[in-house]
Amino acid sequence: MEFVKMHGLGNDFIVVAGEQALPDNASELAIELCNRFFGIGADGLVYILPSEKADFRMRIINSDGSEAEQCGNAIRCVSKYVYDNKLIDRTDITIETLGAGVQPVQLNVKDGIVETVRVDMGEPILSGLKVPTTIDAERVIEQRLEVEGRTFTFTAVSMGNPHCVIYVEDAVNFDLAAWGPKIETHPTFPRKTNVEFVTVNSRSHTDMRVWERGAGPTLACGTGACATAVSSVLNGLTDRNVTVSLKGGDLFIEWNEADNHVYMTGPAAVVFAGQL
Ligand SMILES: N[C@H](CCC[C@H](N)C(=O)O)C(=O)O
Repeated sequence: MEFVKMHGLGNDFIVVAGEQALPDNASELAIELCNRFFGIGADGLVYILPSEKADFRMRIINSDGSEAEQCGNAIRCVSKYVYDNKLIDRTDITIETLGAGVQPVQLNVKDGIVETVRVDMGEPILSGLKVPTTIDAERVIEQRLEVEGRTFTFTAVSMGNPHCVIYVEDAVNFDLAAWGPKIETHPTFPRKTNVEFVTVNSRSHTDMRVWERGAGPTLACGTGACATAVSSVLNGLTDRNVTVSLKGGDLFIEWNEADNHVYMTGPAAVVFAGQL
């Protein structure tokens, strides 16, 4: 199996192209290959597959073997991969995902090099039961969450995958390991959840640290940055163009008022290619 190791702001993936469908053992393969000691090491295993509705289809398996509906950093990696490997000769392409359907992607290329990728991440899903949470409400904003004696308040947003956004005093130094896994698996989230701890610095800038569903603490989360921006607008804390600073770097998010779509712009990089 040929693969390329890629990352989006340090959120890293093993990218496999050329398969016609997800292999039956994709979950076991992801657990084995994503292991940072006995395998290649990554946050996820990503397959680029044919699509009847878009230029390509992307499927992503977390390092714990669970399949995710969507992955912002991986879409940017996949888009760079297909352009660099001349699987497409255009800079405007479409990628189909489980959780957001057909997504338009714009590759920003300079002197033949993909500098950044702008992805239409679609419309945020805010209905409590659709995120999903157990809360039957049109929107879940600043909802109380009891977690082993500590009370958090959260805002729920789905970008095709579930996110629990929590505002804290100092996101950069927040104890992710202490609270991330407890919230990820909290019964309020029937399909578990990604957890974003956020500090708002201005109307156009937040710090965010993420505990990802099925992957734990990652250096960046594209859908999480989108959820952070949407939540911050809903809570009246930022405007609709927000720079989200993650441990691995910055993502630029726009929640467009006219079409209600969320646009994410950021880099993608190749680390090495290999063969198993
Ligand atoms: N762990 C996530 C999928 C990867 C999302 C993240 N890496 C991104 O860039 O959006 C989930 O199970 O929903």
